[in-house]
Amino acid sequence: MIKEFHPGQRWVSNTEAALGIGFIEKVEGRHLTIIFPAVDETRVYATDNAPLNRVKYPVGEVISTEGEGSKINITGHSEHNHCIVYKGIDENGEEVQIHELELDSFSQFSQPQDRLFAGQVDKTTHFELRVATQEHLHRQQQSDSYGLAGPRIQPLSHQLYIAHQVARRHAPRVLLADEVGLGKTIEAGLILHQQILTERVKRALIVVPETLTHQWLVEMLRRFNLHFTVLDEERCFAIEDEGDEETHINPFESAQLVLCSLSFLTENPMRHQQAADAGWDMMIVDEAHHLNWSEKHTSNEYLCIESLASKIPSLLLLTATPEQLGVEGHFARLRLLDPDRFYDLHKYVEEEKNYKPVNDLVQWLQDENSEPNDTKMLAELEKYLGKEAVASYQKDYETDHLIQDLLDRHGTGRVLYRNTRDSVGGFPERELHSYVLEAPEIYAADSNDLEQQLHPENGHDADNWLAEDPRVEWLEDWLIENPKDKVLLICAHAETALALEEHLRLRTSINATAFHEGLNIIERDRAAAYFAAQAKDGEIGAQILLCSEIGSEGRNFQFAHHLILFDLPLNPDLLEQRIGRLDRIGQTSTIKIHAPFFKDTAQEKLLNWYHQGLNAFQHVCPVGHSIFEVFENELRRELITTDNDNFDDLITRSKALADETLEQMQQGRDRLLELNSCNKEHAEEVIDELITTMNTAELSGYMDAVFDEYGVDQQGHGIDSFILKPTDHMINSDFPGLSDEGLTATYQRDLALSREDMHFISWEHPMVTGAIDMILTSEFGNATFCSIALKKAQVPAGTLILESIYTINCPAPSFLQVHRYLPVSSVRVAVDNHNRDLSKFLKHQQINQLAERVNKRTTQDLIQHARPQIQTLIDTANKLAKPQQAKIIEEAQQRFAVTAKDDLERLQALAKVNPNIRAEEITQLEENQKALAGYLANAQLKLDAIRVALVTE
Ligand SMILES: Nc1ncnc2c1ncn2[C@@H]1O[C@H](COP(=O)(O)OP(=O)(O)OP(=O)(O)O)[C@@H](O)[C@H]1O
Repeated sequence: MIKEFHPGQRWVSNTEAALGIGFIEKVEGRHLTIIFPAVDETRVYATDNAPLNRVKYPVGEVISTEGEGSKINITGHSEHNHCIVYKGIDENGEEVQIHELELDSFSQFSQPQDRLFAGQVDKTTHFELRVATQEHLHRQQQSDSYGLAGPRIQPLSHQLYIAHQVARRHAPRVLLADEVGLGKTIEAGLILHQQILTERVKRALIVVPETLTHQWLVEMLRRFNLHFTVLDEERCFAIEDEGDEETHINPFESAQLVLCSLSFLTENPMRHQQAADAGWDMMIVDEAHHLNWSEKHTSNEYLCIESLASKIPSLLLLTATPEQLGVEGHFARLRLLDPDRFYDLHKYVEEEKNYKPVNDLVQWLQDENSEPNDTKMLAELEKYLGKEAVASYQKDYETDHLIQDLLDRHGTGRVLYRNTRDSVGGFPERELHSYVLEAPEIYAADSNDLEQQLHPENGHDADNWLAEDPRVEWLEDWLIENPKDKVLLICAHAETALALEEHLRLRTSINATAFHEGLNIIERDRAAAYFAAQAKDGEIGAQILLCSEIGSEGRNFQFAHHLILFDLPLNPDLLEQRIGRLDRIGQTSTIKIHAPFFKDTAQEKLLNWYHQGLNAFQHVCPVGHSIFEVFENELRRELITTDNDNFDDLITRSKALADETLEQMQQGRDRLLELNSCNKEHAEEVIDELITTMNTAELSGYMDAVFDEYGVDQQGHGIDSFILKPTDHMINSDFPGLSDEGLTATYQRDLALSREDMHFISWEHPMVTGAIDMILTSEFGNATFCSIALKKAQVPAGTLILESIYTINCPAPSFLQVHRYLPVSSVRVAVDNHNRDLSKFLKHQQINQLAERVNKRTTQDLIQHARPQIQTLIDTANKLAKPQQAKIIEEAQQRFAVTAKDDLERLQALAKVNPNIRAEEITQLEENQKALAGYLANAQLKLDAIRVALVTE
């Protein structure tokens, strides 16, 4: 039937019930604009396929009007300019007429009984599947780990703990600063995935160094089933070309999930503006140490991200080396995340000095054997959190929230998370193999230039240095002696990597490939794949990958166990970044670090400084950067002087300071970070919960039923895997996530981790969520009829029983995120026509077991005949359900009250110390909270499905 749309008419979305009831604002050509006042959203649809159903309440229905919300019992309809005018009786018993525009936008269009009375009766197995779907969805959404169980990853506690902590927040803004290779990408992916599944994030932008775009694209798809669109200039042009001249298409609005490089935004002001205009719920920025900031100079990269960050509610910054460019940059990035908390650099620096006393206080609070009346500690508590905190402590000795407040307001904040290799444990060893070589004559002239000594080949003709530099011969020998070992070589400059690669390719039979910032994305991935080939496919591939410094940042090469440092970077963080290419999750062997160097040059001294001063080769040195900052000038001088007297002393002093700083950090910042980053006990609970909610047996049983009912063909494949194919007899022409070719899948995580060609089907897989969505947003199984034989004594034959299922619906603007407090829940009521409430006596499963099919013709006759009785049953059920609605709302309000109080108190506490928090911010928060409380109070139970059963002998 062709739908006719006219301004003023009320329509409801048949895919998004939560939008409430909309009205047509205008119809222009082949498009219509509809406004949903309940959620303050406007949608534009093509008139020929708008997913809308006309709202027309039948006579006898009680409807509410907008505003004062008076109730009108409908007695008749008339039409005016294609719109409905309802006639009815109001609460005072007076006759009234209302235009449909006056209808309450929060009301629901009740469909199941309309279908039943119209003779559209579903199979009872469809009804059962619908109810089962609701129960599963409810259970999943209630689980704390919903959104974390579906990704194709090993459940590692240090990652899941962070993801679990962060993902529970509304619009989280955090710095994920795990040491190199511990899985920040995975943590960010988990958080994003969870936020998308819980519908807190719809649009996300990921900004990464250009070299990492493809890796992110693949990781998001392969591990998280998230399809990102990569935008670069070429793609933007293509998208713009698709539009006509008048419509200005913003390419950033062409997809919900967009990935682009930072340089693409910094180098193109127009693209940056378009990104800013597009509107996002979350932004992720990888390798965030590139966002340089100091009091004197703000980099373009920082400015670019800052302007986006101020508009986007949720922000994840990722860096393994948060303090790489000093405390100023670190502070500035924290400020991007939480300007209320980090507002003054100097205060922040002062605060860092107080981490030790804050940690002492935390230890005292944590220790069960602490003396509760320790006056010194109580004074400290008052100093940091005020008198109320002391009173609260003395009342019940409950310390969890005090510790959280201390960490948040005086510790590393709730924005910074950092796991270290030491805290995670289980990483392989690292070994240093150094090789002393004689510096060749051609480099002799450069002895006073430090840069030149560290990268002596710079500026020399490639043919010359390749022939003279003994590192080249050493490299060839090493490769020939170790033909079976894959090795990653890193050097400072792309030119060096390229020259070496060409040399090996032309002069030897060694398979080599280069990887640097000058290659485009495809070339780079081809090089990485060629290097990985043996590990993945049983092919030989390249033995050596020669990388420049920037080219290799963030890449995963843990399948190799050997790293050659062709030169050394003058920065401990860069050294760690290099080693981190191999020293990452998934590395199975001891990592052998090979460092050739020239005798009696800066190279030798630098190697010794790193090794003896910082122990930076064999172990991560978390204080490397701060020690480097202290000694940098002296080190630079010492590296190029020929005299060694002071150098040994410099190493001794560096080592002493490193040990001391490490000790301090362990007692101060690190302890605080550890408390924030991984509570092992809690992390295990998260994993246990995750395994319980996965419940693969239940999932496979449920999906078997779905495949059966929808006509999807399922065949066993190997142990634990199966093949799915579409068939000609499917209910719908499409099944979510199933293409014409079909797919191979497994419910087993371990198998999915080793077999990337298989889909990992979990409760969170798009096929499952798509199926759940398809069932619950359609009419599938929402009205059915059956007969049941119950023992006479209990319910006599001829009795009509109604089983009705309600879901809670609470239309509200999406930014308020009401669903945080009001997860989907359903209410079941069973009544009979003797006015008895059978909800407890007659369980859903019982009816399932007893239900008998009644043929279609008889069903329709019986329904027509019993229509008044069925209507009365529905009215009775609605009345019985009402108190449950009040209970659900009350529980939601209680849940809301707790977080609302915490959020407000935190902002008020921060406002006392931070002059940048304006009174309006607090007022805004209060107003939002008030609005949210109002929407919650308006939540309504909506009749979702009904089953009428006729009792037989
Ligand atoms: N839970 C996991 N299951 C399977 N593989 C994982 C998991 N966590 C991390 N990995 C793998 O370990 C490697 C390192 O992870 P990732 O790239 O997320 O680390 P990172 O901390 O972002 O590294 P970098 O500091 O270099 O940017 C990747 O190959 C990733 O796929």
